Amino acid sequence: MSRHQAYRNYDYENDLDEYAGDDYSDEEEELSPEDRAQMDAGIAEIRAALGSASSKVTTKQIEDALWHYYYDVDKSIAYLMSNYIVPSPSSTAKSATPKKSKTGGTQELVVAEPYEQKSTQRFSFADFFHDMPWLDIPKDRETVFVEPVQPRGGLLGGASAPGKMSKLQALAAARKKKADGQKSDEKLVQKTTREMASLSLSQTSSGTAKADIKTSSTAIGSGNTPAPQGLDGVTEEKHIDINQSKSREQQKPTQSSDQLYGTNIAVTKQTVDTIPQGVAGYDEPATPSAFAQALLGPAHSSASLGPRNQYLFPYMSFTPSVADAFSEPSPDDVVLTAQSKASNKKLAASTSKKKGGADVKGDAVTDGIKTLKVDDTPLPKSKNLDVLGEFERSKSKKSASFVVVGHVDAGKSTLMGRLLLDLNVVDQRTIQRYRKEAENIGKSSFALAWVLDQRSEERSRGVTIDIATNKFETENTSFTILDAPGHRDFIPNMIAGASQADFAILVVDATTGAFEAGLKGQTREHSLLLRSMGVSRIIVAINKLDTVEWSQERFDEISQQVSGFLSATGFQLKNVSFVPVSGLHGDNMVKRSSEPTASWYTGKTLIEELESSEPMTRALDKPLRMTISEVFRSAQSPLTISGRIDAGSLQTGDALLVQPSGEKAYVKSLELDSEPVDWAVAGQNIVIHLSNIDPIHVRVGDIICDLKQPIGCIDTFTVKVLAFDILMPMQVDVHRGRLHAAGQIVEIPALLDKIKGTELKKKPKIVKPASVARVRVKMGTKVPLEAGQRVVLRSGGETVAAGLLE
Ligand SMILES: Nc1nc2c(ncn2[C@@H]2O[C@H](COP(=O)(O)OP(=O)(O)OP(=O)(O)O)[C@@H](O)[C@H]2O)c(=O)[nH]1
Repeated sequence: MSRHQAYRNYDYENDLDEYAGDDYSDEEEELSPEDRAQMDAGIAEIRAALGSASSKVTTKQIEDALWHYYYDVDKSIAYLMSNYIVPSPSSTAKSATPKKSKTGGTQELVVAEPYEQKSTQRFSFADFFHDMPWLDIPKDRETVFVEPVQPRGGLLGGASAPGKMSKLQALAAARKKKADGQKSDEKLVQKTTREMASLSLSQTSSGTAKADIKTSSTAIGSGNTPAPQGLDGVTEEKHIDINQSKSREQQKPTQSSDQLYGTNIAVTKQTVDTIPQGVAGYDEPATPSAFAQALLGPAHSSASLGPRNQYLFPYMSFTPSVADAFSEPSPDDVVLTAQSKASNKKLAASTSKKKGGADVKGDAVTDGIKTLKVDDTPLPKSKNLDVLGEFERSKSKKSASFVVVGHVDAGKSTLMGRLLLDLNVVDQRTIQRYRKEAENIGKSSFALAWVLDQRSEERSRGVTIDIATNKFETENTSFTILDAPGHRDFIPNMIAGASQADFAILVVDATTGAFEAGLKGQTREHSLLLRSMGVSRIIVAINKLDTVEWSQERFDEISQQVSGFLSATGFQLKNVSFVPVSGLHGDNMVKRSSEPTASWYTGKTLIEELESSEPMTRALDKPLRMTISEVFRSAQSPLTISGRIDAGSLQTGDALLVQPSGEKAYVKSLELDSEPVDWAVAGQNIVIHLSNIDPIHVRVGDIICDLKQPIGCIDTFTVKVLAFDILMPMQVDVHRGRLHAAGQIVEIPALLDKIKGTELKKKPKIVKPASVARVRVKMGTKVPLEAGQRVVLRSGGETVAAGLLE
């Protein structure tokens, strides 16, 4: 390591004492070859520079000077000159005069002598660095920043010409321009207006266009139009002016840089590639920055700073196909343009109102222009089908949806998994895979349930959380399974499932003790909810009979208790059937049980019970109503929804209303059972790809309805309820399908007779459980609700009542 390097790495914290105590001269050492070579070169250079005066200094003095000044030849010469060749009195004095330190504090003896001459003095760091300029930079070396003539345009402001302004820059500048109010721009507006009036339409467009532009200009000039609209007009007019190659000098009044910038924007929008040379503000491009030079090499030495010596960035030499990729407006631009069009439209409407018909013709024309700008996304085409006629003629299978309910762990998901396996909807290999994966987390018995429970949380916890939907077909019917969670925490999801169902499978666990626990738990609550939601047909699957050796006695006992309970809840027993099953092993599901101990049962299998359910009467000719179950993005549309059509029908191209947002949407296309279809009717679970609507207006739980006969949005309603718990004026959550909203029972107008529905008592203070009453509910927000819909009222996590809206 050279001694200079050693100084750089010098750890003076540790070594200062040692260093100060040493005699520096003793430290003289042999120069490294590197230092020696530098020293010799420096000596030769200094001698050459001093010429004849070099005889006045010894090689030793030159060496010392070079050594002291880190081989800085200039400094060394200056030192040698002032000390040995033409020593000034001051320099001589300086050698002995104490110099004030930079900090102005301690006085230190600083001598301008090479190191070895003061070797007997105490070492001083101030001495060592005394000739360093620190912040005392000479004036001639200070950097001077010069403001660029033009607003910066290129990379790091270093591009030599204004170049293309980015769209973002253009937008920002346009906004700034609008905000500045355009006080001094009036002259420009008036002048441009005059010029516009004299424009020949044949140069631009049709006669109508001429009239439009004039109207717009007049509005600006008269000052009746709000600033933003006026500004838009100015921008448009400038475009036209530029297109006609009018000199910008001609129309350039005294402009501030902002105004000039704003004008540039208009140019940039349409004529970025054809900025005329010599146009004011474009003919004095800056030289490339140091950074740009470092990056791209030195600029051409041409004296003229025309486009020739501007740097060509790599993208500038792209093939046209690549450049074309950016010729279209970006998605952001599309959104911004649409927003500005929308605001222009509103503005135009309000302006015409304010004018009170003073200039009706002008307004009509202005409105006409604005209307032309509105969203031009093509509307989906309708085939104008007679949907109900199509449905009658179609040989499509009847469709039915059923919800699977019951106490937690009764075996609902396993039962449905087995059904899908035995019907070959799911293959054996999938079940094997689930079995392995389930074994890995110690839940092997849940493998069949995993067919329905797809979420990782459901799988790890072994409970269903949300409604799982699945489909299967038999010879006559296309079924939709709605597997509901049994856990009490997820009752709202069970309500959502029940609201979409035509009938239900109630699963009860026959295991000793489990049935009894379930009857007190969700078996009871679910049955009540089913009835309240209008479900009248119920198949009771008495499950896990393998755990009680297929005891007929146990089956009969459970059947009896459940029958009594269901009939008390309001189900007609003719609509209730019982099937002894084992979901885990598949007994009496699709095939009859082969267990000898189960031979006593000769009734229908579960699938036979499902098939024999009566076709549901559908509200086909009613106005369209569909509760949205899912909202997602698909390959066909950024906004796709799914759900069951509760009433009415629809077809591709139909206009729909989304409530509560009140936004209109169009049916772009439809899918039924993953197949594209042209129409759909009540009772079908359909996927709708929507268009001409912003996805923010559509949420799960919203209602899609007929545009002409829409569902209203209300915040207060009267409902005839069956009380599950004590009711009084209280806070409640109102559930309707997937929708739930906070509300309050504000009044109880009457207690009603359970069977006849007649009034028993007016304005009771409370309603006891199992009583029927009319209650008035107020919600915090308006939701789409109408008479005939079923709602559930919950409070503190418990279902307290359910009933029908009056
Ligand atoms: N022995 C026996 N066990 C069964 C039968 N059916 C289901 N199980 C077991 O019961 C447990 C719960 O089954 P699931 O299908 O998850 O029950 P569930 O009703 O869907 O549960 P939740 O949806 O969370 O309420 C699992 O360990 C199943 O293997 C059956 O027929 N026999």
